[in-house]
Amino acid sequence: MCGSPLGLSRKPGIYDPAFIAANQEARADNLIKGSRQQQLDAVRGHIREFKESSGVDKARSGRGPGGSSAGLMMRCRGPVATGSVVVLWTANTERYSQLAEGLNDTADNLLASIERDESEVAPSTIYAAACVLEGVPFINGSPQNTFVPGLLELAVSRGVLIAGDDFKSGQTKMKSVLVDFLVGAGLKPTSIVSYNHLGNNDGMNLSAPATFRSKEISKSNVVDDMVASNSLLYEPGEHPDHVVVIKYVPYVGDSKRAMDEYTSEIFMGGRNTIVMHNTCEDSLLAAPIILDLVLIAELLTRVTFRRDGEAALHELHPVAALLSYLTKAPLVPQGVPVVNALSKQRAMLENFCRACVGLPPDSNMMLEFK
Ligand SMILES: O=P([O-])([O-])O[C@@H]1[C@@H](O)[C@H](O)[C@@H](O)[C@H](O)[C@@H]1O
Repeated sequence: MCGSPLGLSRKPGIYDPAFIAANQEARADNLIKGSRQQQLDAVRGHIREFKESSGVDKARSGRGPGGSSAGLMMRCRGPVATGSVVVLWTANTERYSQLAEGLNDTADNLLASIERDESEVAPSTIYAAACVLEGVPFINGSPQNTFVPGLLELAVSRGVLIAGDDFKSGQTKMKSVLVDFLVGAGLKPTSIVSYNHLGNNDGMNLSAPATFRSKEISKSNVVDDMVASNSLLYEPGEHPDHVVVIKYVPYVGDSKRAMDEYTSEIFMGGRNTIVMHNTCEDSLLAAPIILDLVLIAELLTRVTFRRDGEAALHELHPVAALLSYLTKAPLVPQGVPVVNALSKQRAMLENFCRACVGLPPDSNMMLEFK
């Protein structure tokens, strides 16, 4: 947590060298000490202090916009008089934590593991648990598996919004457009090779194999649903070769360089190769995504809806799949298909906002001109 004009002083944070690269040690200079339970309690205390000192999260006033369309009745509480608290993890990428029965498989087991100070409970999971216990939305902007099954159960049972994983800032955003286009156009991507180098602290932390692995996972699964959506191009289980490489080059600093090669099979056995080179400040791509995630997450906590046939208005599912547009590896409720194609993610969000003000979804048929 850092300083803010709302009255939050620079708070100490949780540091566990077992979860991030060894090269981060020198930066860990303002720490919450103690056991995991003490750390959890400290973060909960910080959240409460912040609510108190900033004055946010007090009254909600009046009814906001609402309406009905396409078999839905939506209501949006608000406007919010004083704002509310949303916590977003934009700290180091951690390595994946192990999943084990009795450790983090249920909400009760996770909380008991924190109490026993189990070493396999990651700092980000402690922050997320603290938020859920305080009824505060938590968004994971990094790729690791913060949302272990026990945390998911805790959030769902308490109805607290969670969202993630990993900001979709550059190369992956482009991929979620390009692969959708290629597959939709009947061109069959057979090899996708994505390389990027950067020299900021994110790059330095990712230079350790275990943290890189978390990033590799979040960057790799992004093409799966688009490939699976076209059974004419791909046999069941068939995938393009997909390789992701990240290198730390201190000299380039925050200026992220991404190089991609997409090779596709086309008509009559032909080959189509697209090569891209993109240079951009990593932080400047991420910052607006952070703002959008927080603002939209807060909005979602104010929306209630009911479908035709349902008796009462109810809140959205706590796992905020609507934020998929902004994340590399969208977290969705159990059993819900993951959508990675950027245009579909955007349409979902846009049509949701239209429904909130009583407009029908945009079908793009433009029948009025036909
Ligand atoms: O969004 P994107 O360009 O696909 O992915 C990026 C990674 O490849 C990069 O290594 C990391 O430092 C960036 O923060 C970002 O996550």
